[in-house]
Amino acid sequence: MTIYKDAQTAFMEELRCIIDAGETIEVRGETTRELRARLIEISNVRARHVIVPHRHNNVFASIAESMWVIYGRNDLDYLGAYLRRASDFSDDGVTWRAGYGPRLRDWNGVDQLSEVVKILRSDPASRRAVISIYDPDRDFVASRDIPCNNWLHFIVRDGHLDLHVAARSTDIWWGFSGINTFEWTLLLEMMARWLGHDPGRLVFFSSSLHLYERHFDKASQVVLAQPSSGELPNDESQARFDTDWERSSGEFEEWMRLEAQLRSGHELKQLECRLTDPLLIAYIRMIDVFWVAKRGADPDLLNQLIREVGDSGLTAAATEYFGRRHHQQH
Ligand SMILES: O=c1ccn([C@H]2C[C@H](O)[C@@H](COP(=O)(O)O)O2)c(=O)[nH]1
Repeated sequence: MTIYKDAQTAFMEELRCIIDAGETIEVRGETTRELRARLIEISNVRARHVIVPHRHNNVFASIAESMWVIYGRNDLDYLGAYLRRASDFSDDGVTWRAGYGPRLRDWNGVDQLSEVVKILRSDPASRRAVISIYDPDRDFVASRDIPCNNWLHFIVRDGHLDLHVAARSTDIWWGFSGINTFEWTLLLEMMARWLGHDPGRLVFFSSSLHLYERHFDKASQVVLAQPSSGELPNDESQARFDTDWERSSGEFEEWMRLEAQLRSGHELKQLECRLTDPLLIAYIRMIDVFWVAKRGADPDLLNQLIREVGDSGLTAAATEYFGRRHHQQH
């Protein structure tokens, strides 16, 4: 297993390994470089931002998709507004058939997050707090969307909650760095709060970790760019998730209500915001920034809204996103 302190270092170093040692494999006519059976630890799960030149990460899409998954949704009306490629992975143009949300929150009526909370509250040393995502009943089919992340295991050791994830297939460029490390570190931070433990480490197993040929040039630039992760925001200046399990569904519902309002043309300052969770407040402010920018705000207002998010990691990620767009336009 290779141990990394944060998601960004994991992305850059694994990318370097793929470029140096990946095997060339063709899948459905696309050339990839692949490493198999990769085991990756991210030690500080709050350091989930990937702010690397040439990667062009969209932090707004990472937030929107992670909240969508953890709340239990799979509709494209929402996701497609943040992720342009979302419809490419849909069979019906309406949902993601294999979206993780409903599988996590409503697997034939079972809320797997709730079950994990119950198991680890009653027996903190338990080895049984498992979540299944892959479903043999539904997934041996021809589809644009077969779940890539298949199994999650929460385990409490030394007062810390760890999350072990097993994935069959991971695109290091869009999947690993764009969403998978973000969503699972976020879920781990939330679950740790619900159980009253400190968040421990994310351990991510990928059976096939790969890079598509269309990303080869950009990937070579990324590994040469060498951003210092010492410049990443420190933990203390970042908003934390701080809501009990019992109150979380109400907070999530309020967040989803506000998101729908922002998507339909309102601005956050016009709305009554009943959120109390510091991290969810920071995230909804980011969604506000996204829509205000999309509708053509002046740069001073945008900078002010970005500062008001009040989280150094999010501010850095948003600033990089808009700075890069500015460079591209000029
Ligand atoms: O959460 C996800 C979902 C998809 N993928 C990538 C992995 C593959 O490159 C592609 C799916 O292709 P198949 O493995 O199903 O062929 O999407 C991820 O990395 N993470």
